[in-house]
Amino acid sequence: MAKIIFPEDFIWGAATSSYQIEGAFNEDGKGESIWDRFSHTPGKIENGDTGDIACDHYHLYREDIELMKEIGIRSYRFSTSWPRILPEGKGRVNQKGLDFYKRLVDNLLKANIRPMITLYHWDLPQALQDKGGWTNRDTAKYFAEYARLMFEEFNGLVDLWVTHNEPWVVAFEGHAFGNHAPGTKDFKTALQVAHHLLLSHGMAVDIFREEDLPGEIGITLNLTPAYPAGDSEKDVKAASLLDDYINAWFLSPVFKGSYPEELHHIYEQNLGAFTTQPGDMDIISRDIDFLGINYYSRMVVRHKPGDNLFNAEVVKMEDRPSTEMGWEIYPQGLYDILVRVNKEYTDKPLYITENGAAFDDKLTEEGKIHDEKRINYLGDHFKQAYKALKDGVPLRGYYVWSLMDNFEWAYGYSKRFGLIYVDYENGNRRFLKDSALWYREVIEKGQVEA
Ligand SMILES: N#[N+]C[C@@H]1[C@@H](O)[C@H](O)[C@@H](O)[C@@H]2O[C@H]12
Repeated sequence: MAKIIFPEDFIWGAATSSYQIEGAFNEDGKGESIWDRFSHTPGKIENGDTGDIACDHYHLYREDIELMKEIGIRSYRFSTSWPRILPEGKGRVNQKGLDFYKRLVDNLLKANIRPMITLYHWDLPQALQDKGGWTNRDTAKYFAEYARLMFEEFNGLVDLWVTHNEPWVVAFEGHAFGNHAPGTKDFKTALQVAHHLLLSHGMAVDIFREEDLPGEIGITLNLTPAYPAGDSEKDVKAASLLDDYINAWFLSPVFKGSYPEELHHIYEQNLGAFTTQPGDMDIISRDIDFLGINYYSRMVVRHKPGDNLFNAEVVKMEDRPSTEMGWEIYPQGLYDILVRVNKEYTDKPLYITENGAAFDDKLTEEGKIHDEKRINYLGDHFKQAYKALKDGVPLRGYYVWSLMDNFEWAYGYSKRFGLIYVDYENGNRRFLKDSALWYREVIEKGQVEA
């Protein structure tokens, strides 16, 4: 492959989320979130870890911005904690919470780092969960009002807005499988939650347009392309249904204004209809300015009768390289999903809002972390992104997950995804990994070694 040189204005970034890095879980007037409640519930999180302190970013954000400058990232994607700003989810504003994000944004701008704010990265105010959470249609309305507050407060300071991060995970890990907060286990509830999440996205887009704000608004979806294990009709069918379950179930409403027909029918036949109202799909499919794509791996799927609504199972790719999460390393999947989204759903700009990997990182006595595997993982995925760019995909930027090691949800602190190593046991000291130094060169040169 010829030299891989990205456009000069390509947005190289890194990403985090509030609950995973901030800590200060009950400080300065912050309200409880469903993840505070979930992580404080025995048995939910590996090693009994919580986000009470996390990376202590709430107090160490200035140091973290200095590290961002050292790496040279051009943009920083982070989420704001809804309950830190609106402790009850609506009504009373916690000014100290809002002021934290004002300081963060001001310091990012001074460092010439462009903020990308994700309004919802899973930490719902517990007060709203007590009223049904995302199963309650009113939560969509409260989300839109929270968005309005943020748009107005950061008007002219922030010009990249993401409404939701990975609504599939919120709906299914949080409400069908119970692995995430709030921990319910009902598939039909997950479908109702998915609908209200999408509705709230559209409502927030309406407000963004109504306020006539500078900047762009989009949504971030976790997209995991499914490939049939064999070329039999049944394997192809099984892969297609699982692909719809994870990808099209969100892509299609946002860009086509309807749920995937066949899967919608399967759900209705087996589970009954979830509740919608006339006009919902029009709201959900409001025109957006970009799509954020989180890519980590693919699924290889084979037919398995009676196993689930899809008659499908995901094949464990034992003989393939994988990350500490057990996810197959499959860079080609990034190219495939970028091209497919551009071809089948939208010609809007795309951002890779998350891509990265957990590996067994070790801090040496010299304060080094030789994470060669992460360098190789990122380099191989950058090459696939470049290939998609050269093939005409309007890819605008790439946010590595993650800026720093952090609270990896049900895995607690056992998985390290960061470019920056966090020494949790020793005052949350930060160390740039070799991958951070490598990334700095990629950003400086705009080039990846072929
Ligand atoms: N697991 N994993 C890593 C990463 C997670 O830490 C992020 O919060 C999510 O947006 C997405 O799932 C990806």
